[in-house]
Amino acid sequence: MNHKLSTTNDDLKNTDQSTVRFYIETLEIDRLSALPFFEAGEKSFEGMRYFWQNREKNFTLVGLGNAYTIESNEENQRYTNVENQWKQLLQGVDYENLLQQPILFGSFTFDPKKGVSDEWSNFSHANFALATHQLVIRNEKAYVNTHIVSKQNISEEQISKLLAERDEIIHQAQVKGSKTYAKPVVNKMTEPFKEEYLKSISNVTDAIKDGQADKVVIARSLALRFDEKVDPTNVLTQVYNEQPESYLFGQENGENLFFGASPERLVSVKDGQAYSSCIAGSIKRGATKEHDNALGAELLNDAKNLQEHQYVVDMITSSFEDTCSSYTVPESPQLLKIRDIQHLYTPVEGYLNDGATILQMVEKLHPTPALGGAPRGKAMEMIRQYEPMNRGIYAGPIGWLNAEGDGEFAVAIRSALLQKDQAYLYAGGGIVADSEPQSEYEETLVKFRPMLRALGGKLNDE
Ligand SMILES: C=C(O[C@H]1C=CC=C(C(=O)O)[C@@H]1O)C(=O)O
Repeated sequence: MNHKLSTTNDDLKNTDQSTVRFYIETLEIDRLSALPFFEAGEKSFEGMRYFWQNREKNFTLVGLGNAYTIESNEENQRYTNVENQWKQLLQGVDYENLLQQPILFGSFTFDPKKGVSDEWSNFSHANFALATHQLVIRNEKAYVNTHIVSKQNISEEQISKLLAERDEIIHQAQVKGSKTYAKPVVNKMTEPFKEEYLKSISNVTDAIKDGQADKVVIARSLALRFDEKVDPTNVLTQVYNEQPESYLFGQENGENLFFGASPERLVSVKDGQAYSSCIAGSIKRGATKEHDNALGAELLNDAKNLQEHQYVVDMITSSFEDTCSSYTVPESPQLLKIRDIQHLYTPVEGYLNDGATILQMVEKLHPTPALGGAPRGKAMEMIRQYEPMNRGIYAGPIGWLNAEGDGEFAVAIRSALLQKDQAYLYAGGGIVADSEPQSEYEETLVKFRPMLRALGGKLNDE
């Protein structure tokens, strides 16, 4: 282990204009695994941890504790509020000389206009944190940043206490390593709004036939009960082992863990380049390679799915048109195959205009027609009217940004909310004029599978 850099800054102004102090120290370590680090933070930081891994598996993030939180419930200002507070916090901090920059991690709810229901009552419409201890694993190296943000002077004693805590957590993570966990035991699974869901599909297809919208994504939920409180590290370990080809994420908030394994990138920004993906249109995997290829070919030629997909491509392309000096979009979709499902997939990339930021891109892109519909405003109204649940963070943007403005957000689908001995799982699908309630219902079952498996649950056909 070797200590690299520490910096203290007394010139910061926070929102109420009082001076805040910002202390950062980065430690570079040769070997440190993410989930053992997450677990080692349980004693001091349970309820204030997060986990993130990108699809390519070359960037992993774990946060323990909240050195600084940024929340917003302002319907139309939440992205700018987060952006402004983050910039304000970093003003004057010489982060460029740090081996590892401070990172802000968090999520936005799907729709602040829907209101918050019981299961989501702990969450704001924007929930972000700079971790007290932030682990970044990239290029096969691990970095632990320790952050203190305080209105008072930061004492030497405070710093050494926190660094001792950091060293203890690292030690525990290294000596204990990755645990093997037994799957949680589900004792009850219910579908709270099955009839309402089926009815909503008929209502929405009628409204689409009536010309009120072109496409609307409708979701539903499953509820699970367990014999006992389920350990968040267990759940994240199951997802980590079972869903290697997806974005993996977990965000604690008090007694809640929102977690998932999403195939879908909303946007990533690196050195002024932006990358997004259009993912919409789905079919199951085949048991044999031949059957799987035949299903894939069917999807690539299916008019309904191609149409659902095209709404997403058109909308994401027009966002890139507005924010980029140049961009590329392939002419036709390809297949994205993940464990339980195959999707139509079109990657989009471009060079951002000067001054355009990742949170501006998130605001522009969310929700794409893969999660909302087309046209956006009308589809959102119909989701508010017909969908029999509150999505909370499901289908919202989740991810991170650093001090220089690079970052990445996934669309938080294939996700669930764990609350001690209960969990809620969410899945939806694109509805167009000729959608059938029963086949949409079956498609959502496939989309529940990743979370159900991680939580020890099963569908009837397994
Ligand atoms: C809404 C979900 O998936 C979206 C993303 C990919 C494919 C979709 C589809 O084919 O319907 C959905 O638009 C979900 O997984 O809950």
